[in-house]
Amino acid sequence: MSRSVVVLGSTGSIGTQALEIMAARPESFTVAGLSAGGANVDLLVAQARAHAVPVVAVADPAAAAVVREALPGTRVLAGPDAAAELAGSGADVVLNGITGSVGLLPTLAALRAGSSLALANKESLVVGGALVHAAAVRPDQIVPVDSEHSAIAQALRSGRDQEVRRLVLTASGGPFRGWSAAEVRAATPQQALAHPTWSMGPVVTVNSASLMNKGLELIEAHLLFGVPAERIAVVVHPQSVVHSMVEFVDGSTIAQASPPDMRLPIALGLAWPDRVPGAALACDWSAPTSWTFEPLAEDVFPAVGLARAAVAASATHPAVYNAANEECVEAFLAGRIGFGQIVSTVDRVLSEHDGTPADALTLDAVLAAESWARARAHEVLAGD
Ligand SMILES: NC(=O)C1=CN([C@@H]2O[C@H](COP(=O)(O)OP(=O)(O)OC[C@H]3O[C@@H](n4cnc5c(N)ncnc54)[C@H](OP(=O)(O)O)[C@@H]3O)[C@@H](O)[C@H]2O)C=CC1
Ligand SMILES: CC(=O)[C@@H](O)[C@H](O)COP(=O)(O)O
Ligand SMILES: [Mn+2]
Repeated sequence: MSRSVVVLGSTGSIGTQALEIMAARPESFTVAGLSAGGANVDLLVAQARAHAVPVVAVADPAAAAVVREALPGTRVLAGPDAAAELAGSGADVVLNGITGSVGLLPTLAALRAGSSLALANKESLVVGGALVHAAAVRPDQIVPVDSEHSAIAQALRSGRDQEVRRLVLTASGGPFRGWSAAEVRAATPQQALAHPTWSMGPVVTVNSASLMNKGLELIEAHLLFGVPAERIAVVVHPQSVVHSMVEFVDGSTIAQASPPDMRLPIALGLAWPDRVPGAALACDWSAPTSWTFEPLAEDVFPAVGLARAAVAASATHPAVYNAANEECVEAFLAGRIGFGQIVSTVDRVLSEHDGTPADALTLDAVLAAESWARARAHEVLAGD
């Protein structure tokens, strides 16, 4: 049976790979809509033409006008709410491949409309927390696309909830694995963008280098699978072949392994619970290979510890953790701050946040915490 799919963030790393998967399988998927920010108009127009897409949403109104002129027969939604409007249009599947917590409202809209949400945009879950679950209208509506969480979802198929002892998230360790704290503090954008195993968009790549990505993923795993943060471990696995593991109460550990290629979890996210034959290559056992595992150097990379503290502190601390980081990453990539200021600023902003308890969490409280964190991060970076 063919599924209609809306792709949010279609011009990005996740979005372009999703469209490749669907283009190769027209009998299984129809592209029902595309959304992007508007920084890559030519690509967006080419995608809409290639997939004969009826609706395109563009955040930047000026870019939307260009798309409208190029695609006279296509409905074009424009402005900051366009992605959420498209996400709520009732497609079978909404793939959220937007980067940043701007993906929150589209995530909520997709869930409320009853679509299956293939979730790459981890920030929306981290920031929205229980509000995202509350927006779901049926069980198992959120299908993780993030490689670690896809791995855990696959491993959990083989056990019952009460049998799980721990989740074990793997981390590549990023480009600065083995560096001293002083070396990491002085790292340049070029160095931070050189991920050792994955080719991804710039924000998630910098987050991998600072280990903020693993902190976000710890919160994401806690929220997706309902496992307390204390029972989620992080282990460094530089080859990125074991994508995460579930440890069961009898001492058994089930790991999901495949070469680092996002087409596997993206395809599984689109077709869940089915697998997509030929989505990616399997491990090659004919050549000698080794997988290694080592503890995370938490003294050099405190980001995961900060994520644990954020989960424990209040329902809005995770939103602050993410929002302060987003501001710092933008400033770092623009050359305005040093790499070492990213995590130290997140730490400082978190420590100053008056959190909202879980039973008082509202969308307004989340959005207020986010905008406070963004403003406070700028003040801290400016020397206040
Ligand atoms: N890339 C990967 O392999 C992985 C990514 N993820 C997660 O997936 C998400 C996407 O990452 P990635 O693909 O690397 O990011 P990219 O930077 O490559 O792409 C981001 C996409 O979001 C779009 N976008 C930006 N702002 C808006 C907006 N306001 N409304 C609609 N679309 C917008 C961009 O459009 P444009 O630039 O054209 O304006 C672009 O299409 C992130 O949350 C990331 O953490 C998770 C695991 C792996
Ligand atoms: C591919 C993917 O899921 C990324 O989020 C990945 O996790 C980045 O790698 P590290 O954060 O482990 O370096
Ligand atoms: Mn990941």
